[in-house]
Amino acid sequence: MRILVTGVTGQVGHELSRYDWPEEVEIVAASRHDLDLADPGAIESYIAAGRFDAVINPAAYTAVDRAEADPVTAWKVNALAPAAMAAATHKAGIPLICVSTDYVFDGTKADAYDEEDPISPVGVYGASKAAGELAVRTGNPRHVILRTSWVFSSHGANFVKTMLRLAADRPHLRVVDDQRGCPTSARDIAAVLAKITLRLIADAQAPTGTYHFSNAEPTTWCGFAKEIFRQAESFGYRVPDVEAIATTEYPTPARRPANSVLDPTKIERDFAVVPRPWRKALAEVLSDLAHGATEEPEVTR
Ligand SMILES: NC(=O)C1=CN([C@@H]2O[C@H](COP(=O)(O)OP(=O)(O)OC[C@H]3O[C@@H](n4cnc5c(N)ncnc54)[C@H](OP(=O)(O)O)[C@@H]3O)[C@@H](O)[C@H]2O)C=CC1
Ligand SMILES: Cc1cn([C@H]2C[C@H](O)[C@@H](COP(=O)(O)OP(=O)(O)O[C@H]3O[C@@H](C)C(=O)[C@@H](O)[C@H]3O)O2)c(=O)[nH]c1=O
Repeated sequence: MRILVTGVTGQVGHELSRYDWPEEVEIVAASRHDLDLADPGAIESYIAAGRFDAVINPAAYTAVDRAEADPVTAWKVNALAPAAMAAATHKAGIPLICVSTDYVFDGTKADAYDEEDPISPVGVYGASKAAGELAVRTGNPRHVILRTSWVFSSHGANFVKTMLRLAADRPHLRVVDDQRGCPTSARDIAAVLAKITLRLIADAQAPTGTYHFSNAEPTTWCGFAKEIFRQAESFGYRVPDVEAIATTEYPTPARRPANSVLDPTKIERDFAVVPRPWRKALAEVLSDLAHGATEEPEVTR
């Protein structure tokens, strides 16, 4: 059984490439070098030639602020590439599993967002991901779009590593306390993607559509930062003061939603997935970082 995984140098792709797959699964881990998603024209022949049983696409243009100044590349990678993947996988008769984001919402809802809530992205990144979602939905009925949020891992770039890096030089950090969401471990996302993919391959009647998955227990970026340092102290990291500030005090090129908590009820019901609290997953990531367990993925060429 051959499964194509894109974005293998990223957080989720890396975890998928090192996931404990059943023996009969062969993961074809594609990097940018193998398949440049900014060139969507190359995708169809790559998938047609690959004789895959499924495609998992965690690759994306994820630089939220940079996307504001580079919307064309963001759009190619996040919208046109998934569109090409949807057409190619549909033609090949195989399922497509894509990863999307809480940033498709505008953040004005008071409660957690469910899959039926209307999307209304406030930045280029979110808009390009929303366009990718639509293309996947219309291009291949056998798809799952897994929306997740605030991803962290010992591998790659993320808020946990940014906080630890900044704290190495600064005794005082200022972090926004009026944007709510759920931090989510890339390893947990990979496990969910693997479960969904194997089910879709095995069962033509398996559920399809859009699903929300994040780790449990909403917080703010400031709450996340404080917990990172509370746990990191025992691993010998430098602990700064963390000051809670308003979004208006931390101007960024891209706006972010004030609330992007995702309701996981649907994935719990359809795929028997039970999200664990992000604090538990954070402890594993900090332990991996402290013990240098951040080996690079093997990339097939
Ligand atoms: N990070 C987060 O906080 C969140 C992410 N998501 C979504 O989850 C998914 C996984 O995110 P995450 O693992 O954090 O992403 P990362 O930013 O860690 O990794 C992105 C991956 O996409 C690859 N990529 C980017 N551009 C291209 C291209 N032109 N051709 C081929 N590959 C490309 C990168 O390759 P290279 O290393 O060569 O640049 C990298 O492997 C994405 O779909 C993202 O939108 C959803 C919510 C939160
Ligand atoms: C570094 C830093 C950030 N912030 C704020 C800025 C922003 O509002 C918030 C998060 O900052 P970041 O830029 O690290 O995170 P950001 O790039 O917005 O993270 C997003 O990435 C994309 C890919 C997603 O899909 C989202 O789910 C989300 O994880 O924290 C501070 O307040 N103080 C700081 O020192």
